[in-house]
Amino acid sequence: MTARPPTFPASTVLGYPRIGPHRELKRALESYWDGRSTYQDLQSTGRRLREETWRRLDGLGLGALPSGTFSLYDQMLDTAVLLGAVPDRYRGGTSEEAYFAMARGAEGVAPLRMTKWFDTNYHYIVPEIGPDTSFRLDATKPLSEVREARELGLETRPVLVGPVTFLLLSQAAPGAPAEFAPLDRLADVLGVYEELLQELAAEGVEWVQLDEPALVTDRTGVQLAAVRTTYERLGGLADRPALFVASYFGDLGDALPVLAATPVEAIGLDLVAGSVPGSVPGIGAAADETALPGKAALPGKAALPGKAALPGKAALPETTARPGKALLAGKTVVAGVVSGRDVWRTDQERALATLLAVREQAGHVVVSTSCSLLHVPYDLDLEPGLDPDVRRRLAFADQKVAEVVELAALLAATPNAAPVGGPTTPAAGQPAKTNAAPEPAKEHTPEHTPEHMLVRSPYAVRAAAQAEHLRLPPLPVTTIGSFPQTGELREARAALAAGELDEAAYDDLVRAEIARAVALQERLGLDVLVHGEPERNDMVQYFAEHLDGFAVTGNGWVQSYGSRCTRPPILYGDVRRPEPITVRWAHHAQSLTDKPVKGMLTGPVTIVAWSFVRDDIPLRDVVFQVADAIGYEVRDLEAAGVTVIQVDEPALRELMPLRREDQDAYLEWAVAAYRRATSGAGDRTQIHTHLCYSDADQILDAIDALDADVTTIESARSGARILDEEAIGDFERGLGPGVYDIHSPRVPSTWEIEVALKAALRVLPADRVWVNPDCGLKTRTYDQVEAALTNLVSAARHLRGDQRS
Ligand SMILES: Nc1nc2c(c(=O)[nH]1)N[C@@H](CNc1ccc(C(=O)N[C@@H](CCC(=O)N[C@@H](CCC(=O)N[C@@H](CCC(=O)O)C(=O)O)C(=O)O)C(=O)O)cc1)CN2
Ligand code: MET
Ligand SMILES: [Zn+2]
Repeated sequence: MTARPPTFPASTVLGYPRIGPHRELKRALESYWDGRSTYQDLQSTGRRLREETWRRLDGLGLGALPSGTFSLYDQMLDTAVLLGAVPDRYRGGTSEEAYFAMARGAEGVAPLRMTKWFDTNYHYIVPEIGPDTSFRLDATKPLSEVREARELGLETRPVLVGPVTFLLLSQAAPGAPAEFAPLDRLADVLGVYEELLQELAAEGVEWVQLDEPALVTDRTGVQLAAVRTTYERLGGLADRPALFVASYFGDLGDALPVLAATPVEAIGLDLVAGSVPGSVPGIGAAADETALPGKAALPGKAALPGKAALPGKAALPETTARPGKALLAGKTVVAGVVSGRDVWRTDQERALATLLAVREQAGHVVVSTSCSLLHVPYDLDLEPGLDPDVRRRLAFADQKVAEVVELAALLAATPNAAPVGGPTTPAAGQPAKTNAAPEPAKEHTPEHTPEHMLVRSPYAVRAAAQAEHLRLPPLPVTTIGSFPQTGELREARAALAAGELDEAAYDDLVRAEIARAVALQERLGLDVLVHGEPERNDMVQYFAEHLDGFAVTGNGWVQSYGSRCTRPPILYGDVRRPEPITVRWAHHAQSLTDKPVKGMLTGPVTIVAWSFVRDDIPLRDVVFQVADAIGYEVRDLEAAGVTVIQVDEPALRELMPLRREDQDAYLEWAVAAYRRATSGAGDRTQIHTHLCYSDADQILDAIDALDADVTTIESARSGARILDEEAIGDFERGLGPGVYDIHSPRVPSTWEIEVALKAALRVLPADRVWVNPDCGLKTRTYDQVEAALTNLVSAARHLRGDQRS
């Protein structure tokens, strides 16, 4: 760094959505993958989306524009490519072939693992780093984006995944010695980052953003030392841009003093999920007994004294570093006061007070979002259909950018040491911006749980009753719920919404699709069937559309992985189930076959985790309200003669607080919510649950505590780790380790399915092992599904023969 760092403009955002306001990138990707268009077409869509983004941000008055937040698939994958960390088995073709082979697999080669990005519903590709990985800079992407923006007359700040987060989130390459960790390669990786920073400096780039969200989770002394090494080394470089290290999704904790002691010029703090360093949470903000907006919505932050069972967050834990004022004195603090994780408008007064508290400590304050806006939809103006009372409380990405810009102006206009809330508070006189729900929840509070919803008979009793009743073979074969969502179904749903198709015609189509799925499963010989979920646009949105207290959007798409998106519902009020939701479809499916058909529900934690949630009451209370609604559905399904009911909880792990100290309390109420939803079922009713992307090995006790009779789980793409665990031997109930990865178009061979099943049979008795894919089949085609399920059934039949002999 040369003498004085350039001044950081007054406002910025850490990142912005990239799928396109109308999912242009999704369509371009899928068209390219299907061979309907070329890579050049895909690139030109990308270029157009980047241009629109920069022009939009600039037009909204944002001070500093990010670049590099665009990706054709994922930013961790981009970083692996940037560093040249492409495993040999993906090389050989063009660079784009290698890129998409890592993301999606290719002929004869499985994709890299994919997993959750912290506690979000975004999924990243897990890079593989081994002792022999050779790193080599490929700066094409960051450099070309800086140049592209320049052609539009705009300067940008390249955004990169930081070296520590990159290595901590990577996995050891297959064959690496057991004691090897990707972080062992830090020195080599830093060499590449140094080279990159020098190239960017030569290009005239003033600031670079290095994202280090991994620093908000618990870090060991060795890892903190890696942080120090990294930023002393990069900071000590002679010719480099100014360095902005961004943290998000929580407090930096012990990493803050370490980072602050390095020469980096700017530090980004998430002041929505975290708090102003050295202050009690909510300093300058309302430190009162009501939930703190923006805080309660995040896992583990919902706790309020005496309300939710989450201790330790209402007061700053003793162990958290409380840096003295001097710590940030020479630094620019990029203050994330506008949430990038929710869709609520920012309480301007409170945000300004937080900014003033930061300004007391920092050399210079920049107003920003708490994290990238990747996790929220583009623009509220694309939702004309929203109820005006709900809409008033909302801000999507573009509205949040405007809030950042406005706050920066207010901050500039507010003199130092202004009394908070006093006459100089510019918001005075304006209506208070609040996202508080119109009225607090009264009825569906935890105290009102009907007794019968809490306890079931012991597993052994239930297992005997179910065995008697269901009469299933050993190694029963089933699927996770969804069958392919055909274009015809999607078009019909769009036509129904547009009023071009009547409900009766739509229902006929759904019934026909159910019949098709049931007939296929019967023909292939599955043991426990599903109806295929053709009536659902999404496993969460569908329930939200049938429950009170939720609003849904028409176009509020948020990227989940690659080209796949969801429209997270907006949970704004008390949740109630006005009438049965799934019973008629389940009933119809069961009427078509003598085999049991699973009733299929989404669990309370997952419905909440994949929605934007009101933050005026504790998260736990919201989840319990949803649990009660699902509980009524369980009992109605049972009353309608459904004997196997699956309640999915794929987001159980995702909603878990990032810090260890908060996790047990969360798991306790999350499990309680699940049991509240399912424990109304009688002994003969077999309750299944399903989890995916869960790092299930880390939460086995909680999964056990769900007390489901059968748990189907993702294990194919995470290397069957769960079966390596000795702990699984203590798992008492039925388990279906997913034997193949449904996210890849690849059809698994009978042989590889048998290998996976044999691994399960080494640790579990045959009467408790289920045979199933690792997740729902909705993203696949019928051809792929038929081929895969045929092999699944042959593998099970073959092993059943083995078992008997
Ligand atoms: N909420 C949620 N989170 C999740 C999962 C999940 O299933 N749901 N699964 C895990 C992995 N994540 C996933 C996320 C999305 C999808 C997915 O398939 N999404 C679909 C959209 C699903 C949907 O909402 N479909 C709607 C709208 C479909 C559509 O595109 N309609 C067209 C019009 C119809 C046409 O001509 O095709 C349009 O709007 O333009 C429907 O079926 O009704 C997609 O991106 O393609 C899969 C997995 C973890 N997180
Ligand atoms: C992301 S978990 C998916 C579970 C759901 N029942 C399905 O099969 O699609
Ligand atoms: Zn799943």
